[in-house]
Parts: sequence; structure tokens; C-alpha cells
Amino acid sequence: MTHPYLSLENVGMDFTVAGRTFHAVTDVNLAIERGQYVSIIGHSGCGKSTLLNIVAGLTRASKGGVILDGQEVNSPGPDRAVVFQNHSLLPWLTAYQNVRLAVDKVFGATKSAAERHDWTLHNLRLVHMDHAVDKRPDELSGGMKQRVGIARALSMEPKVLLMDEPFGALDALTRAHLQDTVMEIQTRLNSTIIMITHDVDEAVLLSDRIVMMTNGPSATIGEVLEVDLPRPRRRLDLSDDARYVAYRAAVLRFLYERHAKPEAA
Ligand SMILES: Nc1ncnc2c1ncn2[C@@H]1O[C@H](COP(=O)(O)OP(=O)(O)OP(=O)(O)O)[C@@H](O)[C@H]1O
Repeated sequence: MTHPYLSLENVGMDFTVAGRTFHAVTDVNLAIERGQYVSIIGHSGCGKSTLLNIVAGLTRASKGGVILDGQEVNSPGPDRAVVFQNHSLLPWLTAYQNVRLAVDKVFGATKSAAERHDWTLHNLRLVHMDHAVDKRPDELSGGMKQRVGIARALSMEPKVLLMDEPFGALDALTRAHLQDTVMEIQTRLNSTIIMITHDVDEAVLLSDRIVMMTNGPSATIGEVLEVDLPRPRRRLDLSDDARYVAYRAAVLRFLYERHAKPEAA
């Protein structure tokens, strides 16, 4: 029997606040194959970040567990790199030094200094940031900082790249450019990616599968939509593609008809 590359098995998360236990997430089962781009979408507070943090090993599930490439996840590790909405670069280091720090940590014992230098530049090139390697975060735009954060994550050669609303703080044009870069990288490296998003178009454009979450408490996976659109995908070609429009409508119906937030219903 073959096992999926990454699996979430009966994952549940309870939080106890002021002596009262709250079931945030229950019975989450999800199998992800290598090279898949999976988005998680759902209304605010349904437990998306909680699930991502459990896969990252930053939070321990109250029930169930996560298996990645045959190993149970129980602590953070470089095989699961995380990119957050707001960059988490060290402000006193340049773009190069921020990536190099991660490269040294992961490959200090296995690659020579010259190889680590080349690998750092290679990853900055992948995100089209090789022109600004000596700039510090305060000299970079929001989109550029996210690019460096993605380079840093990729430089660790993670088995899975976890992204929590990676484009959420960016303006529409910068967001579109960065989405294109991530699609290009994913095609090139065959990366396995889990991304949280609130943006229906972003989910359809980027994903192979869209995991739609029901509202909490006891939030769980409501439906999984397989997005069968050929790659490479170009946003302009897709905007009036009938399949794209149908996928988009399916996600919107889930979010705003079947699982509308009570206050919005
Ligand atoms: N450390 C914690 N202690 C108590 N409750 C928590 C904790 N972390 C999350 N929660 C609760 O668990 C639920 C899920 O939170 P989570 O942040 O995972 O949702 P989300 O879907 O990522 O939300 P958003 O889209 O707004 O970021 C929420 O009701 C939240 O208040």
C-alpha cells in the first residue's frame, strides 16, 4: 500500500480559555501528493492558521497527527518552511544575509562555503531578487520582502512549503507579479505547497486542489475542489475560460451560500 506524501489524519484542535474548552477544528483528514499545490480557504476564524501551524510543527494537535514522507511531525523543522503574510526577515541583515543564514543552518555541514554562496544567490535569482542582494528589509518594498522570504524558505529545500496568506498584505499588481513568480517556481521545482488564502481567484489560479473549510466551532473540511486547468496558467487567458469561471463559482457558492458566516447569511 502506498502512502500519500503528506497526510493529516483525524486532526483536531481544542483550546481551553478561562477553564472552558473550545473545539476549534475537528476530524480533518487530508492527503496531499508530492508536487501538489493545495490552497485552504474559509471564513475568518475557521482554523486555517491553526491547521498550517500543526503541519509546521509549531502547534501540537489535540487529536490525530500529521505524517510527512513517512515521518510523524512533532516539532518545527527545515523540511517544512513557512512564509507568513508579513515578512519575518531580520532587519539588520541584507537580503543575501537573510537567505544565507538559513542556508548555513541547513547546509552548514554538507555544502562548502562556496556552494552555500552560490545556492543563496541561486534562490534569490529564482524569485527575481538578484538585483537587490545587498539591500536591507527597510530598503525593500513589501513585495520584495516577500520575495526574499520565499527565497529563504525555498533555500532550505523543504519537503513542503507552507504559506499563510503570503500575498495578503500586497497591492493587487504586486500580488499578481508574485503569484506568477510562485507559479513559475512551482512548475520548475515541482514543490509541494499548502497556502492559506481568502482570495477565490488566487485559489483557483494557483491550486491543484482547493480545500474549503466549514465555519467553527468544530470547523472541518467541507469540500475539496480539484482544479483541473492545464499549466502554465496565464491569468489573462483564464479570466474568460469557462472552466475557470465554473471553479470560481463553485468556491463562491460554498463560501457565500452553503457556509456563509452566520452574521452574513
Ligand atoms: N492560542 C489560541 N487560544 C485560544 N483560541 C485560539 C488560539 N488560536 C486560535 N484560536 C481560535 O481558534 C479558531 C481558529 O483560529 P485560526 O487563527 O486558526 O483561524 P483562521 O481561519 O486562520 O482565521 P483568519 O482567517 O482570521 O486568520 C478561532 O476561533 C480562534 O479564536
